[in-house]
Amino acid sequence: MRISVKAPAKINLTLDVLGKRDDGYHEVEMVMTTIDLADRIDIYPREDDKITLDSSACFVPLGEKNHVYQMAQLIKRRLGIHKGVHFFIHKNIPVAAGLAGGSSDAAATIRGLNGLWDLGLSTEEMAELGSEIGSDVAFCVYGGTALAKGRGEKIQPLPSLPPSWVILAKPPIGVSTAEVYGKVDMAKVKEYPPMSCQMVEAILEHDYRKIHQSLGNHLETVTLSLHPEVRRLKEQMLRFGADAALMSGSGPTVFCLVDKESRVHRIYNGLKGFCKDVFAVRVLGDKYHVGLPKTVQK
Ligand SMILES: C[C@@](CO)(OP(=O)(O)O)[C@H](O)COP(=O)(O)OP(=O)(O)OC[C@H]1O[C@@H](n2ccc(N)nc2=O)[C@H](O)[C@@H]1O
Ligand SMILES: Nc1ncnc2c1ncn2[C@@H]1O[C@H](COP(=O)(O)OP(=O)(O)O)[C@@H](O)[C@H]1O
Repeated sequence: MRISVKAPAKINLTLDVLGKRDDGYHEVEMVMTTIDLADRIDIYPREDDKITLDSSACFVPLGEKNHVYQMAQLIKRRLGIHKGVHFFIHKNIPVAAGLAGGSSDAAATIRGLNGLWDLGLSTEEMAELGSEIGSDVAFCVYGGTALAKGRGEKIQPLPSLPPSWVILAKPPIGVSTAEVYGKVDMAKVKEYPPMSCQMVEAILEHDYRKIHQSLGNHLETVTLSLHPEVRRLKEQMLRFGADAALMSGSGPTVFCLVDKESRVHRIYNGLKGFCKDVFAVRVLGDKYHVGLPKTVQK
């Protein structure tokens, strides 16, 4: 038997850093949405009680450092499960890109094991357990569009965005989330307005123009100063016709939202001349408010 679970990437439509906390994390408000660029996790039961892992990508850790491994181990320990499992990660989401690839893989793991091992966990319970692996895992358990608060683990689902395309471009560098947060200057951040509240309004009003006007990311200036090529890519995106362009998460991926397919081709083709990793995908709708694996094959 094999269970296959889709693990979609996210983009940050907003990321407001509100302050530094005593536990070393930052208090944030973020509006995130899942997009149709996804890893696939195949899950196979094992005869023994081990956790093993393989991947189509050579640059993700295959042992205890992998978020999939960590998620499975946490479930086994916390719930006293003495069963084994093998994972194969089909990696499509660029790694260390600000797209939550590892977090989404962890979320897919808990959704998959919830089905395979008949754990009966609710979405809230999966999100709570997942957030012990990383701040973005709770959002990835819910999927769709949501406002995330706290260090990212408090999730309030929102309605879907108006149907639109997302064009993503990732320069050939990886970014450390911890390093970027570590370089945030709170005095400087206070000069930038928080955008999450306005973004929530724009989404509730289904106002595509206002969604564009509400895009914002407090981590962007940090990553842009560390990696000038991210700024250049953003400028290229605007030059090729994007209404607005923003970095996702801690970067380095930049994205734009596009509502007309004809413009998607122009921007995509233009960027392809500058950057190897360019993707044009759709924003996912409510169908990702799910707690179950996508397919079960015998
Ligand atoms: C920036 C964001 C935006 O969605 O995404 P990515 O760029 O990683 O995709 C997230 O806040 C990242 O979440 P995640 O990648 O799960 O980070 P974690 O593993 O929890 O934390 C990694 C490190 O980032 C810092 N960190 C993370 C979250 C937060 N609210 N404040 C922090 O200061 C901490 O130093 C922490 O040790
Ligand atoms: N399943 C996984 N997929 C991708 N990266 C993983 C995974 N498990 C652990 N990692 C590690 O997590 C770190 C962050 O990767 P990722 O989640 O892709 O980036 P981001 O947090 O920027 O969205 C990388 O250093 C990577 O080695």
